[in-house]
Amino acid sequence: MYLFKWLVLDCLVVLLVACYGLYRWAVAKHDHFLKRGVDHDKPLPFFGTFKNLYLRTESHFGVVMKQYEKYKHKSYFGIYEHRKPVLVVTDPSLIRQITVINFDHFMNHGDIFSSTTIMKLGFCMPKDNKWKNLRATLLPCFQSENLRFMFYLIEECSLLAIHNLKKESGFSSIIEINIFKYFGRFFIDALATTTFGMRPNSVSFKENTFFNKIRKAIDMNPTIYIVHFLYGNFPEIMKFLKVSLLSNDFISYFKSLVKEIIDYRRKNNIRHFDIVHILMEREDTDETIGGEALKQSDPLTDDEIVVQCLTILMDGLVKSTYVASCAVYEIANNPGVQAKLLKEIDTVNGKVSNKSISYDTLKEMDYLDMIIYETLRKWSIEHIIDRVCTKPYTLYDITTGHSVNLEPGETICIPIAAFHRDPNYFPGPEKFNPERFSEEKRGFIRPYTFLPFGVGPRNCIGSKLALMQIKAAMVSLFSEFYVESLSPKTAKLMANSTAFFLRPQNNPIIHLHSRRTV
Ligand code: HEM
Repeated sequence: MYLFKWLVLDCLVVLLVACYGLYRWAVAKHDHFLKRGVDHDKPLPFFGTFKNLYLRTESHFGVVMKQYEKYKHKSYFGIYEHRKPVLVVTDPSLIRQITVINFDHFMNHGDIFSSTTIMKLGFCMPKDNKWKNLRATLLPCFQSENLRFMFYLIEECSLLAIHNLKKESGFSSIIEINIFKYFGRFFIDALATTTFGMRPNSVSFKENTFFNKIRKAIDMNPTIYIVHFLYGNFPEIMKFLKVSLLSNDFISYFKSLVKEIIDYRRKNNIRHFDIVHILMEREDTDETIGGEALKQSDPLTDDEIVVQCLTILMDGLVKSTYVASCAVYEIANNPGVQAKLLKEIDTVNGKVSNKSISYDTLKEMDYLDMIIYETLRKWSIEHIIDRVCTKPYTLYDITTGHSVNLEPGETICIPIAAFHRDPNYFPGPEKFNPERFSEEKRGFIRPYTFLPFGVGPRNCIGSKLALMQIKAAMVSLFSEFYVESLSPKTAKLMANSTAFFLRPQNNPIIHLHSRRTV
């Protein structure tokens, strides 16, 4: 009995020491900003600045936005992602220094979970020269000339989507749709066909394995909070355990699908113009980074091609669906905007005999561009971007004379959605006002405050493809229908305070009215 008591006591002591050790480890870097005289809120062990995210009372965007509001009068401030200090830069001129002028000091992104996009599997993570070479290999996929060649694939998807929508509703003059679901199906088809030549026909609303697998893979469920928390605190263990938000089942399904396509093309000498084709053939690019010509990496292995396809599909799908859906929802709630858009579409369509959209007619739609830019401003799906310091650097706050030394490995965050909603840069930020991006007014937007696709040599490589697909999807929809919000109750598209990313609070249901009956 005596021995047992000592054993219990020993275990208790060991447990206490272990807990204390874990606590010391969790807060070891929490004096980082205190030592450097950088403003910040006191972090909590394990949670850093993001307690409310895990209590699910605030989104990731909400937490960053609140911090930004508190400290935006400074050029930079500190937050803690769990244990890790992250310097948030709020002065646009410093952003230019970091992302453009001194890009060679900040070439890399952080690890997968330091940024909020979960899909950055293939391309965003490589560092230094590996990233440069890969970017050189991928760039031709997104050059205007190649996008023009691919356009017919998007056009076919758009026509099919509208046809199926009408058929599904029994050719009714009013159709009720959940706009996120509609565009989700459209972009799965558009991206699958432009990336690896597959036509899953998700827009037919019929069940298909590809659509179901993708939908399941991107379904955000509460596990994202657990995985994010564990990654934030124990990144090495999570990497060692190869924990991913995409299931192994999905990854092996996708891998065998794309590999089959590659093998079939090789065996039968098939040339189908899409991104897989460009990656298999590889061309040279004229692009440079910091004046240095880009060199392509050795030929991509089939596995690497699969990973790039997966990144393009997932990244493009989530973001393009979100942007197109928010745009339609805003249009439904702003009749003046809708009237101008319909007029523009009719004028441009009127110029072509067969009224079909083309790469060139899309370019003429300036007002549609303004609508999409305003949507990207108000509903920035990527609400922060990051850069990791690779060479020692000193950042000066010219307003206070304060400076901070950055060491290799330290992370910088640029709060793009907070800029987009800052009334100093965009007056009346809650108002959906495409005129901000008119030819006369866009010159007044302060440089480096509108960054929906990021900035500098590491900006979004898929922006042209995304804009082309979103525009094509919207023109085909608005050529046939005008839209209306279902009820005033759902009319206000509010930011969801408990979702992980910046998301609307409600699931927008839209009425489509056939324009042929008016
Ligand atoms: C509306 C849709 C989209 C938005 C708002 C968007 C936004 C962004 C942003 C903000 C970044 C970070 C840039 C930076 O750090 O400076 C990024 C990077 C990236 N995006 Fe997009 N994106 C979109 C669509 C796409 C599409 C369709 C693709 C694929 C074809 C894509 C592929 C990528 C890749 C590969 C990167 C990493 C680039 C690099 O590290 O060099 N994105 N995107």
